[in-house]
Amino acid sequence: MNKKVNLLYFSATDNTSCVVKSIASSISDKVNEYNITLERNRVESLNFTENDLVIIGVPVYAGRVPKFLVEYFNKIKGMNTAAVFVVTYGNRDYEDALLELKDTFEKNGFIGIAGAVFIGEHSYTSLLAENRPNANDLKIAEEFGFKIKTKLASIDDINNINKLKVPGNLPYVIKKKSLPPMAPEANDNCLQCKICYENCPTEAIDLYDCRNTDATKCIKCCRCINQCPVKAKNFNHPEFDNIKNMLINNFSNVSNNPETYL
Ligand SMILES: Cc1cc2nc3c(=O)[nH]c(=O)nc-3n(C[C@H](O)[C@H](O)[C@H](O)COP(=O)(O)O)c2cc1C
Repeated sequence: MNKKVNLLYFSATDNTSCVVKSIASSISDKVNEYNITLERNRVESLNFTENDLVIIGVPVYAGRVPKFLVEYFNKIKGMNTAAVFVVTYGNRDYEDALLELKDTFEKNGFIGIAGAVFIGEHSYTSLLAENRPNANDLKIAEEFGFKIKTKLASIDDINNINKLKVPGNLPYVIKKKSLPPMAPEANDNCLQCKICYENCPTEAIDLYDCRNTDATKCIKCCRCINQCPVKAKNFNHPEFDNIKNMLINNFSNVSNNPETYL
């Protein structure tokens, strides 16, 4: 099966984008990219056909697909379109995220042919999975890409393939506790360079004073903290510190491995 290869990903701190690009590099040297990290790139409806392969990647937020993406995902339609589902998580757990990603797209005309879970440095602290995905993770991603290519070549009729199975619970587990609205604050290093304003995935940062962020829009993705050239931004909130400390105490000494499903 010769398909047009497409990448569709949200990636606030670039872990997911590295992984999906490595997977795609083994399948084709011509890849169509839909980077939906910024809000202005999550407006148009997208339609794919049976001639497409779409590799879809998101980070895990609270064990699930980031909530704010689900509405947009319902504007993306397939027509017996082959799909690969990929999530990256920060070494705690990915719970129902991969299953939810697969369910969301399969009910909109996509047929899952593969799925994968990779580990990325936790957005909240580099003490969890520091510098991952690392060279070994990306090698596994490339090998996974080759396996997808082989599988695609062996498919005569996509409607007749075995249904893809991935881990997760049905119904999805609902988390009881989530962080209250909050946003990163800027210290005196802030140069008002507007890099954070231009790169915020939910347009939560004030154009005229980029030290100010609307806490009700902030998704706590840490992209502004990550991209600030003078390290001016940080969360200063006791509940954020509690979660960060819990993560460090429980998950900084374990090292999880990528998982692939074909
Ligand atoms: C709001 C939020 C919630 C997160 N929830 C989880 C989680 O439930 N489990 C986990 O292991 N990592 C969690 N993480 C860490 C990210 O999944 C991880 O760092 C991911 O690789 C980030 O991908 P990106 O660089 O493509 O944005 C969370 C990060 C954020 C910002």
